[in-house]
Amino acid sequence: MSVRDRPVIEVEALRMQYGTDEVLRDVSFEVNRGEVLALLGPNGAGKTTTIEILEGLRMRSAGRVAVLGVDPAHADEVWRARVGIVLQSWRDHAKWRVRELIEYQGSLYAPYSTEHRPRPWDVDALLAAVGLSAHSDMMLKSLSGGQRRRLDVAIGLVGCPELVFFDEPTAGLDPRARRDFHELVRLIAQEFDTTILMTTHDLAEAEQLAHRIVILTQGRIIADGTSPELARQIVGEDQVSWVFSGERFTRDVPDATAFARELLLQHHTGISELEIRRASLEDTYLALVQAAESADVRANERELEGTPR
Ligand SMILES: Nc1ncnc2c1ncn2[C@@H]1O[C@H](COP(=O)(O)OP(=O)(O)OP(=O)(O)O)[C@@H](O)[C@H]1O
Repeated sequence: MSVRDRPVIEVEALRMQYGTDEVLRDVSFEVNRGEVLALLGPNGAGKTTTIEILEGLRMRSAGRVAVLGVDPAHADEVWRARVGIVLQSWRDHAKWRVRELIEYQGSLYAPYSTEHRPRPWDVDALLAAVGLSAHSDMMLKSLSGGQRRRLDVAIGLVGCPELVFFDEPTAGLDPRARRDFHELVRLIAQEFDTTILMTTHDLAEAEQLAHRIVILTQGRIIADGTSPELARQIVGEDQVSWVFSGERFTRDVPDATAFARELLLQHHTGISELEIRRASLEDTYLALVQAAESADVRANERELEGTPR
């Protein structure tokens, strides 16, 4: 396999313990070049821990991890220049001005510029892309929470990274800023072939942006696939409704297209107001997480009763 074909992120049997608490158990997944992967899960599921291990900011307890072909625990500055990081919260000196800080951060990447990937990103273009052009001379201490978040995104991207980690990038952003961010993600994934691993609690955002979804609960992966693939794991979540002889009917069905076809074949002239509501990623997510949590509760009960699994 050539370097370009190799997955950008490879995680195999990853484990993490804080003291005696096991917060990641046997986590394995891959992310390919140019792919946008959303890592979803309830609070405390282990998403930030996973991302921080991949960023090289946290040591794992066990397992194999390769990011851009390198173990992040032993990566050097050339590797760091290829990776962009947007943490959940970040602080810089309050007296920096927006443009100054981006220029300074960008200058750190200049030695790693290549013909294929010139570094850093042009500051004016980047300010415009994150919607901070009008605030470029403001001191950090005067920025609102959402403006600070846009700056976090700019700092994560200023080195034109091949891989970006976004940890809840749109938390606190207004709807317009959120939409701008979505456009930016599409731009860097499509135009620059950037690989993106993001966490979010906004399931509509994940559905719109991510090529693939990984769901983590209590440190375990319970689902990995595209949004429609995950939806197919939930039986009976599509909803079909129609009016027949003046009366409205509604059914939950596994395959709405097949059901609607059959319905029209049988009563083609009598059917009106036919509507199909597909399971959203939110429906799928809630069903999968609930099923996994119920299975965990049952396993714990069996363990307490001392019965073998
Ligand atoms: N430094 C630490 N020491 C001990 N336990 C920790 C530490 N950091 C995280 N944890 C625990 O590890 C588990 C996973 O936390 P993590 O922050 O990775 O979750 P998350 O999925 O990112 O949650 P959220 O959606 O709330 O950001 C939680 O139970 C948390 O309490």
